[in-house]
Order: sequence, then structure tokens, then C-alpha cells
Amino acid sequence: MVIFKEAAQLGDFLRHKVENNLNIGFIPTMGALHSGHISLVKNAHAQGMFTVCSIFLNPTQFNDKKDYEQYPVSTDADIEMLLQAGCDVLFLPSVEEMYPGGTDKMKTYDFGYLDTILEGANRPGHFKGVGQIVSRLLDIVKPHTLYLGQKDYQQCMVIKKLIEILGLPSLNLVISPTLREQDGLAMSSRNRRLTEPQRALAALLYQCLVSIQTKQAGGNFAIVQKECTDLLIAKGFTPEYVALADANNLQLLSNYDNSVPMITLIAAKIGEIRLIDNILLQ
Ligand SMILES: Nc1ncnc2c1ncn2[C@@H]1O[C@H](COP(=O)(O)OP(=O)(O)OP(=O)(O)O)[C@@H](O)[C@H]1O
Ligand SMILES: CC(C)(CO)[C@@H](O)C(=O)[O-]
Ligand code: BAL
Repeated sequence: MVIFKEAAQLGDFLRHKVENNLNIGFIPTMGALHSGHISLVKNAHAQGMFTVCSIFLNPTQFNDKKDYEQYPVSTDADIEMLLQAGCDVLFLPSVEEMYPGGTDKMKTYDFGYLDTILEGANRPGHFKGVGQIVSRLLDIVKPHTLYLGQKDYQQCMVIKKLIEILGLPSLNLVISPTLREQDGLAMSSRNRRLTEPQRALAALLYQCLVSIQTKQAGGNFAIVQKECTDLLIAKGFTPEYVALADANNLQLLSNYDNSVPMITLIAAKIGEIRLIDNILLQ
């Protein structure tokens, strides 16, 4: 695996690979890698991509300074995992490399409705920062296929819109299923910050999602939503949302509606750690 810290060098290297008929598969991450990230790398590798992963803790997408400062970092272990997974290139830039004119100088994108609900409403400025960094990364890496995880479902929709705004119709987007721990907790870098008692409770998010799915037949979402919210609060969580939406466009639904594909999404804090999860209803 080749490691690059400079955008221009990586760009030159990848241009050469494309001239030699390789397809670039790109997996952007913020590091502290786990098996969920590695599943994306392995997927790209299995699809015959020349596989590029980036690790960059992007300051502009953190609305909470403490969350940024305490985000787990484990670069040596990350490199080892990427090597094992068959990753071809790791891009490991500095903040200066990604924001050469400073973080204020970057172009921003308007994601409209998507930025006003759920993660957008609860993390002001978050998607603006995601748009800034993903547009910069796409410009450097110029991938054929971009690999993202369903755990960040709203982010996937925002990036889909970004791809439209940037006018990149040939860029293929692959969204991979959420990898979970044995008790159902979605794998997440932030899980590392959970204390043992917090970790023991954390699978409650997934259990709530499953109960929202199970109770859909003839059910009343408002009742199930309240049950989940009350249960989360009783167990010491601070829920931010327990939502049901049209999976095509994230229009929020006040009740189950079998005429559209549905997704249920939760965000809740346990102590200082903010966790999100979702499942598509079947
Ligand atoms: N459990 C998972 N299964 C599959 N893909 C995942 C999983 N967790 C994260 N990803 C995907 O990996 C990519 C990089 O995510 P990121 O580096 O933010 O990790 P993360 O675990 O989501 O971190 P955190 O939840 O703490 O923000 C994103 O596309 C994300 O959706
Ligand atoms: C897409 C991303 C790498 C942009 O910083 C980040 O939001 C993430 O890891 O999901
Ligand atoms: N995993 C999405 C990026 C973030 O939480 O900032």
C-alpha cells in the first residue's frame, strides 16, 4: 500500500493508474477504522477497483468542538487493517493540505431540505462541512466508484445530491449495509469512547429500530415513537430524534405508509457520545 500526504502527488499517481485502464474505488473515512470501514474497502477490492482510502478528521463538519477534540485516532492500527484488507492507496492529508486557503475560503453547497431535518437540524453546519471536504476529495481522487455506508444514510443522500450539483453523472455510488456488533449495535468509531456500562446499553438504539419495524403492521407510529423515546430516556439516553421517513427522499412520515419504501432513523446521546442508526423497513 502506498501512502500519500500531498494531494498533487496522489492526483498524479492516480492519473497514471487511470491511463493504464484501472478503475478507482474510493472510500473516504475519518479514521479509527473498524470492520464496517473494512467491509467497504473489501467490497471495492472485490469489485476489481484500484482501491483508495482516505483518513482525514475533517474539522469543518464538527458542530461540537469537544466531539472533534475527542474523536478517536489510531492511525498505526488503521494502516495495518488497510494493508490486510488489500487497500492499494491511503491518503493521509493534513488540514492545511485539504484547506490550503483556510477553512473559510472553501466553496459551499446548498443541500436544501436535506440540510433542514434530522442530522442537518441537530448538527448545524455539519453537512456544509461534509460538502466542502467531499467535493475536495472527489476533485483530488477522481474516483469511478465511491463507497459509503448506510449507517450515515442522510449523508449518503447529501453526497448523492453533491454529485448532481458537481455534475459528475459517471461517478458510481455504492452504499453498503451497516455492519453490527453481535448485540446489534452499529459499528462506529465513536463506540470506542463508550464506557463499559454505556456500551452495555448502546444496543438499545438498534432494539428500538427493530421494534419500530416489527410494530408496523396495523401500527401507529406515534405510539411506537413515544415508547422508544420514553425507553431511551428511562435508560439514561438523550434522544434527538426517533423518526420514520420515505427512504427515497427522507420526507418525514407521521405514520407508517406502505405505499413508499420506509426507513426509521434514531439519534441519541449517551453521556457525551452521540450515536446514530437506521434500518430500512421491510
Ligand atoms: N458499521 C458500519 N458499517 C458499514 N459502513 C460504515 C459503518 N460505520 C461507518 N461506515 C461508513 O464508513 C465511512 C466512514 O465513516 P466514518 O469514518 O465517519 O466512521 P464512523 O464509524 O461512521 O464514525 P462515527 O460513527 O464515529 O462518525 C462512511 O461512509 C460510513 O457510513
Ligand atoms: C464522508 C466523510 C469521510 C467526510 O469527512 C465523513 O463524513 C465520514 O466518515 O462519514
Ligand atoms: N460518520 C459521519 C461523520 C460524522 O459523524 O461527522
